[in-house]
Amino acid sequence: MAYLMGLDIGTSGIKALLIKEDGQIVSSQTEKYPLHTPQAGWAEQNPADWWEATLKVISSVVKDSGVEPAGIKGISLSGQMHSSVFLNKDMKVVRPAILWSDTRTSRQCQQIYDRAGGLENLINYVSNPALEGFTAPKILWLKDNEPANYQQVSLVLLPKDYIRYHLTGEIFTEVSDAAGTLLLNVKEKKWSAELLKKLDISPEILPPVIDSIDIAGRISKNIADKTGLKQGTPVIAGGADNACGAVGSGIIQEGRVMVSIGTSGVVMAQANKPTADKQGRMHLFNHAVPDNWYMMGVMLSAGMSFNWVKEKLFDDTIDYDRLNQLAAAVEPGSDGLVFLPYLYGERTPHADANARGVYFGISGKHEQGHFIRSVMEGVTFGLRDSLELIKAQGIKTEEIRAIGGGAKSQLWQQIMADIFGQEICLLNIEEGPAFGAALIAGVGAGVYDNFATAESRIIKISKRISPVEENVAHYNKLYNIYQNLYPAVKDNYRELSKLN
Ligand SMILES: Nc1ncnc2c1ncn2[C@@H]1O[C@H](COP(=O)(O)OP(=O)(O)O)[C@@H](O)[C@H]1O
Ligand SMILES: O=C(CO)[C@@H](O)[C@H](O)COP(=O)(O)O
Repeated sequence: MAYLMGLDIGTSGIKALLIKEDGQIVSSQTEKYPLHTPQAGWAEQNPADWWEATLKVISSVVKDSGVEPAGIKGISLSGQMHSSVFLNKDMKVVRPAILWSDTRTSRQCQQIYDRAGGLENLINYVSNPALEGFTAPKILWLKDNEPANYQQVSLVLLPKDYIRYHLTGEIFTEVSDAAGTLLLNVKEKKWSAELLKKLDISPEILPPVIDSIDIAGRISKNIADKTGLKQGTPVIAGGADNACGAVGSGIIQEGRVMVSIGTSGVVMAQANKPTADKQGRMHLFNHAVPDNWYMMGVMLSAGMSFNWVKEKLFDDTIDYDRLNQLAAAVEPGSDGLVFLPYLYGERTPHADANARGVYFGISGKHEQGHFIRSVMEGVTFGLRDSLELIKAQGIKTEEIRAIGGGAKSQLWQQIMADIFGQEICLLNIEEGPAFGAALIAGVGAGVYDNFATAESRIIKISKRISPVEENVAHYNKLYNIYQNLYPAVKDNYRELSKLN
């Protein structure tokens, strides 16, 4: 029996997972690292922290599992998307990495539209809109604001590609993460020479792009000595965390949709063709499954909104179970209390860094439970926005698979079924992107013939939740009101941002 290792370089920490080829989890270790916010709206991490944590988790998985290192047939990596690691000619970091959740680059996004010749042209080049979180505006920000640092940059890597470089000594990125830089021609799987020229970014600072299942290098002697892995173990390129999450949830054929309530909220659907949303409301990225794509909507504050209630409205003195109990005691629709979940701006469907949260319809009858439940409902309305946009692109959404921390709540599962008006499926495996990375390692190392073989053998639906008709009808009415609220307050967000 072969063993496979998946690493997920997340925002809050790194997870290393060792599985048997039949999908059984053998060992799982996580190690947290800090996130720095030197200014409001900024989010940075020190790549050295990722690397230190990587060595720790790999060593402890190898040790804890007791598996013979030669039995580990492949390793692969998943990583937070878009975050930029700036390296000099000696492969040393020039400054801390600027993360996906950092919103300092609004001016550079505008520059990108201006230089590309507008949204339509930009979408023709790279299939996506310019959003603050993406990599290209971060490169331009560095050029505009830290020219001395920019002068030193000879390579820009994404987090998991930086870690893979340390494991193997080889420099690569792969299609699914490259797609999130806003510099990849997503249709043709190569850097967009046209856009790079218009943005005056040298192609020299970008790594070569390979497929997610390609072998990107092998574990070096030095790393083998440090971790207990076998020298020469193949390291497969891997993927963006959402692509890996999709693989780990069996989203490998059109018709299947992944809805994730983690810190952020994600709705993504496999797409056989690279057809971008002309209005740029949805992301179109390359999948880890070769020559496939996915369309995705991202909410910045999904579980984060729920945690905001927990920490700020309840002083963090309450646990998730009690919050769920209080919310469950309230009728669907929260007696007319509607929440807009834009605590830190929003990406989909309103690309608006200035947007903020709203409780609408507060009345004297509303109690604590209403304020909790309406957050769960508001987040789910936001997810429905993405689902509707995916459907409007003609992509099939026959089976919705829910994952992430929020999907652990039975109440939230039912709210999703009722607001989407569709059955929700839960899965037997809840290991997230690290599990998808391990499957990618398996396909890349030849342990599985392809993703379909791995998926049919390992990933099963464990539970189905059906919508309640009466609730669906009520939520449809509330969804109309929810959708009307953002346009009604939009202009005030800009004004408000000038005061803060
Ligand atoms: N029992 C629960 N009920 C409702 N929400 C939950 C529960 N457990 C976790 N969550 C939500 O899930 C989020 C964490 O999900 P997770 O998938 O671990 O996210 P991430 O990988 O982004 O850290 C938290 O922000 C929290 O709001
Ligand atoms: O920006 C995106 C996708 O476009 C985010 O989904 C990040 O990739 C999330 O990272 P984690 O919160 O899962 O670490």
